[in-house]
Amino acid sequence: MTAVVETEGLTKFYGKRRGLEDLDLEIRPGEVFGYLGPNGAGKTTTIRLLLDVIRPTRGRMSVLGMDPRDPAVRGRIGYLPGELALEGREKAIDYLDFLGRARGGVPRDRITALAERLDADLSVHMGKLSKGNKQKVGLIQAFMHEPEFLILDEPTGGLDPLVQQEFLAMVREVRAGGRTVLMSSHVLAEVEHVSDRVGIVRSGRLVAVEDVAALREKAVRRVELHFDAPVPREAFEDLPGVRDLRVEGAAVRCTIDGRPDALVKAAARFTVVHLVSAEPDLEEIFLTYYSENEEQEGRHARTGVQEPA
Ligand SMILES: Nc1ncnc2c1ncn2[C@@H]1O[C@H](COP(=O)(O)OP(=O)(O)OP(=O)(O)O)[C@@H](O)[C@H]1O
Repeated sequence: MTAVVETEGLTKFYGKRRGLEDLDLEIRPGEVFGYLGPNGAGKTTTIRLLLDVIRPTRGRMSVLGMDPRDPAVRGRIGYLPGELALEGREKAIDYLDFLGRARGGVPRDRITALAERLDADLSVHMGKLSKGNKQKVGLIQAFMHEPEFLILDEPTGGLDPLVQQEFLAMVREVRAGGRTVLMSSHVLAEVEHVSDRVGIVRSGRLVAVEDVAALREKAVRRVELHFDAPVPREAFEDLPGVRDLRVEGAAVRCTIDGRPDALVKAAARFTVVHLVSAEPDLEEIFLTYYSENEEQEGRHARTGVQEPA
């Protein structure tokens, strides 16, 4: 199947300032791709390149199998910009109706259904929308024509937790329908529960692309087992993936690196009365990437070695 996004050596310099360098990225049909990075990392630059709002310094890319310069691509994409410029005296609903007509006709009840889900007030004049309502109007216009590919730049900013949950449900529905989503964020927690894969961009470079399920499987998690009677330490020693083992009377505490299968089978020989397993902390893993990178940069700075330009 053709990739929804494919870039090769995609690079953008703003004068001498690096916005993005040598991006090789593939986004597959039907996936939710989380694009993560701190402020100034290059997320918005990537998105603007894909939408042909800005042009690359070098490199190549295709979006939905087409050149982003082809005007036919734009209509197949839903886009939520990071900074929305919504102004004027028009009511939000009239603005959305207008956009809907421009996109070949979006039924009014689809707009109002989205507004209800997000608890958006569309009777307000555009210039008077609160930050949260502005974001909701932005989301409605991105979703309403049911595009094949949704590009959402920092979509959850300004939304309260309940609305965020509803938004995430909308993203899952898009995926269930076989459509594709690229969403950027500087917080992993915002995207990890909906993303199939995440890419981390830092200082204009893509430093990692990870499968979220695989990451979760690889992640270290703490486990605590309580039995109805004391258990022998030998029963839990040297099990694959079990580390930091502590056996204290009827309690076993350890960390699991990978699958918990061996531990579960060992425990099944006794009577388990209580089991606690903490959700793996993906943020921790990601912070490791960041800090490794920072260390490298620090080393470069100390030795005077520069990254290749
Ligand atoms: N129009 C521009 N002119 C000059 N430099 C720019 C311009 N737009 C972006 N940059 C620079 O390019 C780099 C990447 O910026 P970009 O906006 O893509 O980051 P980002 O990851 O989207 O961050 P944020 O979360 O703050 O939007 C930054 O160093 C930024 O200062």
